[in-house]
Amino acid sequence: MYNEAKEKYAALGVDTEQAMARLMKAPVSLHCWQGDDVRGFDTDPTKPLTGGIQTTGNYPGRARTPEELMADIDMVLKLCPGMKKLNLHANYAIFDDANGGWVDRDKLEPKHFKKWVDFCKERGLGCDFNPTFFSHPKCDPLTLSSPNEETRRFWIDHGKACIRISQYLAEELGQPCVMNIWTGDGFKDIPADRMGPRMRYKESIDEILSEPFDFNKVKPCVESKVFGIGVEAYTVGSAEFSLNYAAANPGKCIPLMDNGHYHPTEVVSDKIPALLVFFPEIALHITRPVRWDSDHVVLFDDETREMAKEIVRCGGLDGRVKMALDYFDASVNRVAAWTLGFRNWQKALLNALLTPSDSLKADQDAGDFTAVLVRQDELKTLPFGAVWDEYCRRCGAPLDGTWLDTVRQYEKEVLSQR
Ligand SMILES: C[C@H](O)[C@H](O)[C@@H](O)C(=O)CO
Ligand SMILES: [Mn+2]
Repeated sequence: MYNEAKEKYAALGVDTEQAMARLMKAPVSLHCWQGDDVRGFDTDPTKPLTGGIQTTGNYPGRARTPEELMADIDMVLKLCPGMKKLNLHANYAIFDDANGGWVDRDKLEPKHFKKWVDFCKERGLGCDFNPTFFSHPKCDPLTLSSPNEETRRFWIDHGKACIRISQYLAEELGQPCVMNIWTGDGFKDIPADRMGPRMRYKESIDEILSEPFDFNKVKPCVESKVFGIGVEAYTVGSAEFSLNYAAANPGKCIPLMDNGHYHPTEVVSDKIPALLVFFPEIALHITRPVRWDSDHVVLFDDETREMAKEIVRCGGLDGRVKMALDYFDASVNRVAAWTLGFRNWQKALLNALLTPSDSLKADQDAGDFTAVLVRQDELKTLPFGAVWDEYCRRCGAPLDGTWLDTVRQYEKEVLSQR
């Protein structure tokens, strides 16, 4: 079946071998927080998630310790083809007697992530990082934009600590570390002052980025958002704020777009090329919003495919677009959710690499919009599945229709015992 598919794609000028080889070298960051509903290990895990994000569902088997989370990540890595990085949040610091025990987020050090470094080294993974500006008593509820200087200082110090940790991760693992700044700072109702919090937010990020780091190793990002639960009326780090912050700080900061963070009629697929006109590098959080920023599991749906196509045809796979997953579903088996989303993003990228973009562009430039319409639509029924299966085989990953049984077995033996 693969050989037949290979010929069909070749007839369109697409080299399936090249597409698979290219995809195997494109890192995608796997978010650690799908495994435990974004709880982490540094505060009381029974406390609710705050900062405008929410997991829904109470499916059994959530990882409760670093060891459980690592075991679950290992299962996901085994079930997914392609090149992976790990994406950690600061609240996943690991404290033990050997490293001096618990410290608050403003005092975090590289040593609190040593076990994660060992984990990544053993598996040949790079690692991305995120300061955690939510689910903490020092959210008042604002963080970097707070008018309270003590609060703001605490969170700035947290951000600076995270820069140092990101540099450590990059140096230890020999791959750049994307460090994403996202806060849920905002207001439920119409604010009396919109600019003040944004001025403070800017000054706070300026201070965080004044911490010395090598931009070849650490890639600080600012992630924008339109609204969150409990902060419906106003978000400090809006799209305009974040884009302009990154634009005003070249060589220090890059913009991050999460495709759940826009009005439901906006699409990030269209924003990717717009940003790549101006920014040498951009970062993405790939998720699936259902009516709001619900962070449903990524599917192989139209917009996911379109985003992947824009990355590929704009040359984003060569490192210009940093790709990370960001969703968390607690209503189904978490390992299955993690795996399905990662595999679907791989599928979307492979589908994009199998698109005859050059000839489609030529049709568009020649004004032959009829050909663009017909040819793009007919691509949908090409034997993509046969190439996907071959890609999984070559990566040593299970084929569609087989991996869920492995997850069920793992659930029976491991997850259900928790
Ligand atoms: C856990 C992440 O930092 C979080 O999901 C953030 O990236 C976001 O998208 C919040 O809505
Ligand atoms: Mn995000």
